[in-house]
Amino acid sequence: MTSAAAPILLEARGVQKHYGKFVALGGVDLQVRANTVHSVIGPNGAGKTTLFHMLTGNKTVSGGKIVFDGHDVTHEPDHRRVRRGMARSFQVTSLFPTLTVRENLRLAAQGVAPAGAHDPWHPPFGRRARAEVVHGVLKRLGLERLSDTPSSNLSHGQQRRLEVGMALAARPKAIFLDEPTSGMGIDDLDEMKDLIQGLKEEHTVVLIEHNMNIVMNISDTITVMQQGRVIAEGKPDEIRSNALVRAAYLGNMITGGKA
Ligand SMILES: Nc1ncnc2c1ncn2[C@@H]1O[C@H](COP(=O)(O)OP(=O)(O)OP(=O)(O)O)[C@@H](O)[C@H]1O
Repeated sequence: MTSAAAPILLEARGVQKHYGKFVALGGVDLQVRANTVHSVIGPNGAGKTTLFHMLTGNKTVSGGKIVFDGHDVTHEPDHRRVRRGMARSFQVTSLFPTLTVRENLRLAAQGVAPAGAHDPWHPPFGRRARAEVVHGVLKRLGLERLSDTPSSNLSHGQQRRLEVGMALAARPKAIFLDEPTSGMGIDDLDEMKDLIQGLKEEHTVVLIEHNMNIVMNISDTITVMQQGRVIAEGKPDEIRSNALVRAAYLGNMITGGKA
């Protein structure tokens, strides 16, 4: 299925966020199609993280509407949205350092189990099913070999992948990644890139990322924000050649090295 034909899983309509008189989001429209990687980019302070907060229910909207998987979730708290199938990647600080990689993932899988068992959107999720999920996530992360290693002994890049895995263990429909490559050395970038790209087989990925090479490489759709508004949306090639986007980025940083 091409991304253009895929159904819309997540939609924001005119989403606003005001902090007092300051307009952090001035009416953002966004349509994220299922099983795609949809990146949100823009200069510092453009409102990307604020938009994530609105989509995941981490903070309340000042206006507009958010629809996820056919449901109006605009005023639902974040834990309700988690049950509907949204997951945000964990921060390194939320890994349990003394627990092994597998134990971390097992806990993350358990986090949704009680809800999942009673939830019409999820099939029952027992111990065996959880073990299978953990096994599948370990494989996807490429961390099978390190499954019995305490997470504190992992390299920074491996820890960042495990954070993504913690979100995956909840078997989300949509996974939100906020700068998953930040602080990463060049050696780890390719593995993270491959991991994110592979996620769309089973999930929908909403990504905030400053590394333009990665964004241009793996995104099906890119939304460009500036000062709380969307200034462009399209496929990587369209974004690369968009004059407004080039101006917003003050030059050719957006081309990812290709003029
Ligand atoms: N709690 C808050 N109170 C007031 N202003 C805020 C608050 N949170 C964010 N802002 C402002 O909203 C604007 C958008 O911030 P946001 O973090 O969403 O930008 P961003 O695009 O994610 O930036 P970056 O790429 O630097 O992470 C910024 O000007 C920021 O200072």
